[in-house]
Amino acid sequence: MTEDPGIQARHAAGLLLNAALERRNGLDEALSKPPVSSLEPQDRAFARAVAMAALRRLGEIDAILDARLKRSPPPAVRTLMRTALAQTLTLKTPAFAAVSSAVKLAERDPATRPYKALINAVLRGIDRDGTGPTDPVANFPDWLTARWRQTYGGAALQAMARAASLEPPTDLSLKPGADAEALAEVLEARILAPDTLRTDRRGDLRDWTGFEDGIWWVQDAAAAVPARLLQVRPDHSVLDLCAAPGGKTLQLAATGATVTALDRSDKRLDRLRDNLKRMGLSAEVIASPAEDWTDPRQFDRVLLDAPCSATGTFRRNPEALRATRPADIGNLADVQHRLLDAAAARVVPGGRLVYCTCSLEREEGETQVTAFLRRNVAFRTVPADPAAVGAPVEALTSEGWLRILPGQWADRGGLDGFFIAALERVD
Ligand SMILES: C[S@@+](CC[C@H](N)C(=O)[O-])C[C@H]1O[C@@H](n2cnc3c(N)ncnc32)[C@H](O)[C@@H]1O
Repeated sequence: MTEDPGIQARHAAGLLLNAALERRNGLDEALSKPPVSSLEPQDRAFARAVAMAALRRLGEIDAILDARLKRSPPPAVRTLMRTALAQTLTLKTPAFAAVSSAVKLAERDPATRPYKALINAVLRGIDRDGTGPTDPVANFPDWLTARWRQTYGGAALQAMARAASLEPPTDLSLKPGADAEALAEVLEARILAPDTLRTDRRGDLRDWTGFEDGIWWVQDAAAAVPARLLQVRPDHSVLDLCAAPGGKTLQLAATGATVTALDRSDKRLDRLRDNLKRMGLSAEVIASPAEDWTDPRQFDRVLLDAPCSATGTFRRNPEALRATRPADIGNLADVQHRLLDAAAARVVPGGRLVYCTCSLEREEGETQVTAFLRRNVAFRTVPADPAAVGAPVEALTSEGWLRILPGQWADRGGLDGFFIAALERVD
């Protein structure tokens, strides 16, 4: 069937949105399978942008729709309205184009055909009258809103919600020796830290200056902080215990230290190997669960960037919030507990361990490290200096750890949420 590519792309956007809402990694899986994978690259990119825009503002979009609907329509009808509103609210698609595409899509399917007039009336009504006031906090699932309000307070929650509704900039970590000022000019970027640039550019970054030459890699400004806290010197041996896809391994290898990068997923390590190659950096790469690795070596520096709920990455992965269930947090905390003990056993006396997660949940951060320090008396906290490691000053906790929230650095475009603690083995 030959069909307008714009219609196919919007249909794909609905598939992507629902895949993201149904299951963890659903969006990525749906992107790599037909019919989405068989779209032309620009249509696929548009479909993804629409799905991401809908995910970012789902609570607001549903509130706007519900204010005009007498009863909830079938899910397929809601999907068409959600993706149409995402286009007009965020992507600035003209309303006539978004509405007429939604109506055409409704016509294709016997399940949605009877609702064509409703879709048309609701969407045109919103275009005519405006959306009315909306609250970005509605974009968070209720159980996370309740948690975060209690943990961080109302003002921080609002700041996080504002950050969540915006498409984030792209941050680039620079290889040592790169000319930050010259690159910043070409890439229309600002210099956030001596080795981090931030740009609002969009599009395929493989075409950007410096990609092919291995001068930079993509890494959120917050994700670049843990490796800096390790304070690696060229004569150090360093173990990156959950390394793939390797953003932090690249930072560690770029110091000139001898780096071992381990991860349980060989498939994800392939991306790390590709990244090392592109950047012209080297590390020993090992595929193994950290707990089962029988190699007896200990290291001067150990990084544990543990698997986590990833709730702090909602700016880039809004689907992470939908896919996470309350029970996941306890299960992940058990894994982190085991990995922290495995990591501690790898640190030489006098050496340093940095533990981090891109989660906003205390169970995966503060509570984890408090319990670790209780059962590992040979370790103590090395208080962080946020300014020295490119973190917001307000991220510093009374214990000397960093709790980076996505609403911080709002004037600079925000950053991902992270918990980071530097620990030293004293004997
Ligand atoms: C947060 S990601 C790491 C991101 C990486 N440090 C970076 O900067 O690109 C967590 C990683 O832990 C790995 N992982 C999960 N359980 C593990 C285990 N028991 N042993 C080793 N790696 C594990 C996952 O495969 C995943 O790649």
